Amino acid sequence: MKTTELAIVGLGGVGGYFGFKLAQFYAPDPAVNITFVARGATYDAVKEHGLTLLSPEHPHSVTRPAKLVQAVAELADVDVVVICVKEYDLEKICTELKPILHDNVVLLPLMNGVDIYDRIRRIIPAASVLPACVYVASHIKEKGVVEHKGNPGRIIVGQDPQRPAYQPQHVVGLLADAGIAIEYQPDAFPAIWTKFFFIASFGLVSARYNKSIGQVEEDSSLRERAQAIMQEIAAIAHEKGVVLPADIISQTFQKARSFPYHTPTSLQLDVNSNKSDTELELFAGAILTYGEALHIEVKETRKIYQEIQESQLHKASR
Ligand SMILES: NC(=O)C1=CN([C@@H]2O[C@H](COP(=O)(O)OP(=O)(O)OC[C@H]3O[C@@H](n4cnc5c(N)ncnc54)[C@H](OP(=O)(O)O)[C@@H]3O)[C@@H](O)[C@H]2O)C=CC1
Ligand SMILES: CC(C)(CO)C(=O)C(=O)O
Repeated sequence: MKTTELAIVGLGGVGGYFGFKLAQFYAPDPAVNITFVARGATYDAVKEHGLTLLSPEHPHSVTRPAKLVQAVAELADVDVVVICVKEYDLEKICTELKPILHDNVVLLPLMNGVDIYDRIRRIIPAASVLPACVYVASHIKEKGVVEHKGNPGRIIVGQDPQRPAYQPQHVVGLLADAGIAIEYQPDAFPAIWTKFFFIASFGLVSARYNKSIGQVEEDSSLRERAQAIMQEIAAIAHEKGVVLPADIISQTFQKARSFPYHTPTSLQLDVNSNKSDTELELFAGAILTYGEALHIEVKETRKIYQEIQESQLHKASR
């Protein structure tokens, strides 16, 4: 039987957590080869020390993949590519991937955002692309070291709407066998929108005030801001024909309570560490774009977007 070549692109919070599990589980198995794609200081750290995952789930916290490369162009004969980069790196990765992919490759983006599938498809028309969403609270502690807290990570993955004949059971099985909680839903878009509902609202408020999910949830004025953003997303989803549960707002606050109190959002960490790139566009930018296209007023999102941009400019000018 041919060895399955599976690559993880990006060893940050998400890629470090899921990549660790895959590399550790498949290390002794000749049927599956795991390759990590990491760049710069992350590549150097993992090459020298292996990938470290600090998580209550893994007492043996260092692993090494079968292969470690510095660029997707170095991936030879890859069968499955798990894309774990921030949205601002997505187009570059897809452009680099395109020439090396064969038609039967499966791409699995583990990212936030409701337009990831379309953005990959715009660049890569062949291959199967599995729409997915991911829940995990894990972040880069230092290059090559990822820290995970709270509940085990969880993935919901669906069928490729453009290739319904391809059934992703093999890929789902590969991840599930490695102990990853992964659920297959033929149509993953409601789950992707449900995640967006949570992360866009809590992400924007947590980033604006540099408050954790628990702090946003317990403060009535911050809850109100999150709720106003949720109402705007609900109006957009409704107009787009995305069916969300009638009690999505209360479900979302309940979901927030399932995270440890001090869990930060990834947007909060990026905005407040003064990174030059953040996923502000993935969350607020997308809501503003949909609002404009669908003639839906998104006042609260616009306001918080401007506030975050102003505070970024203010910090940059100091
Ligand atoms: N962290 C979390 O808890 C969660 C995050 N998400 C979502 O998942 C996605 C990934 O987030 P997250 O893992 O936190 O992001 P991180 O910034 O932690 O990690 C992304 C990694 O991708 C690497 N990368 C980018 N471009 C390349 C490239 N060309 N070659 C090799 N490596 C590359 C970055 O390298 P470098 O370090 O050099 O920049 C970085 O290590 C985002 O959409 C996020 O919103 C979803 C759920 C939870
Ligand atoms: C809130 C969390 C950790 C949930 O998965 C997340 O998605 C993010 O911070 O981007």
